[in-house]
Amino acid sequence: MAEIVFQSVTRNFAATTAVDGVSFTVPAGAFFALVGPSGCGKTTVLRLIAGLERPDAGTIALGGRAVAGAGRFVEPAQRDLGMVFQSYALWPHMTVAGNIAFGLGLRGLSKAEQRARTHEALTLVGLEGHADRRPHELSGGQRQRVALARSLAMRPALILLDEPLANLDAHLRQAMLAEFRRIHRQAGTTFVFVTHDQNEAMALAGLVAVMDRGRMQQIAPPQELFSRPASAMVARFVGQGRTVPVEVLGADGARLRVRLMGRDLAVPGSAPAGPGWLCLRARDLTLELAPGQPRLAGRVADLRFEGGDYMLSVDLEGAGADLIEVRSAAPVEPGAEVTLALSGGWVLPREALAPMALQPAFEVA
Ligand SMILES: Nc1ncnc2c1ncn2[C@@H]1O[C@H](COP(=O)(O)OP(=O)(O)OP(=O)(O)O)[C@@H](O)[C@H]1O
Repeated sequence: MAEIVFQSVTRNFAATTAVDGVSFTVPAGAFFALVGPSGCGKTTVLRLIAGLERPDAGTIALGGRAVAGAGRFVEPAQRDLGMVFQSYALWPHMTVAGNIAFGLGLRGLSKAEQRARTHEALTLVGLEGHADRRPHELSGGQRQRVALARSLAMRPALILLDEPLANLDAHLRQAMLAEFRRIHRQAGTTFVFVTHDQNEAMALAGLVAVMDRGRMQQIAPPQELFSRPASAMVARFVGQGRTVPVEVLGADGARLRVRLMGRDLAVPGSAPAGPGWLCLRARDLTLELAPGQPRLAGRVADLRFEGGDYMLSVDLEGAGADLIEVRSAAPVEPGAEVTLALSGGWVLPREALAPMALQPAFEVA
């Protein structure tokens, strides 16, 4: 198990700053996912951890050992880590057991030790009966598990996974999510996982970092990212939140008082007085009005049938916001005026956060 510490790490490619002064700590044993839109820098962070890239500035430590920065650079092979790529990269002419034992042989382990570790790793990924098959005799999911077993057999402190589920169909992905969670629990190794699919990251990882344009926007457990987004980008990226501009007036008990479309509302959140965003998802709104609940008036712009209900897109006319969404058991025609009750939501500051304000305080889930 290895803790990962990045301090003010920057990596430039010509005019592109792929990673821009990033600082974060991942506790040993965590299942850590890096997510963000294409080009945000997540693969570069993974490659910096692996030692396949060198930082232009800042320092990186793995398991308490400085591996890059300040005149120091530890080669990938000396970092005690394993990598699993979406291509699997298995030797086609070798059996499953041969593929796993190959790296162990290079390390100089005895034949008996190679056999024991290969058996242990195949058991961990649930393929103990497939040791004598060749890669072409396996399904995509099984090949993926062999690639993982090959890394696990080396018993590294850290395993890096680059979009490992990208080549699997949707059904197999679902099954592999559960497998990865189980394998991580049993192996106890730190896992770092890169994906562009936020649902996959949220389903797998105990700790998720959301990146945007080379910067860390937020690092938090999935539930916190969803319910307490630190920036408008996170609010929109995670769970397709909609953001509505509001004026934050101040605290109101445990909530914040905000002004929206001439009304004062009390909503959970964390923001100083001034311009803010109200992040709203369909589950924060209902068409059933209860006494004392904050209300919003709008006009239905569109409806679609989804998951057994109708999803209404509602225009908060005059709010200058995206269309927000609310579920309805019955259809409501476009053009109809509706009043929505607000049962949740989260208020955050309008200003982008300074990267150093994101030093995470979290626990491993
Ligand atoms: N070797 C390189 N040479 C030049 N530019 C690079 C190189 N590697 C990455 N970049 C640039 O750095 C930025 C970040 O790239 P990176 O691959 O880390 O993003 P990503 O978030 O993993 O994207 P994707 O999801 O598309 O793989 C991009 O603008 C990319 O074009």
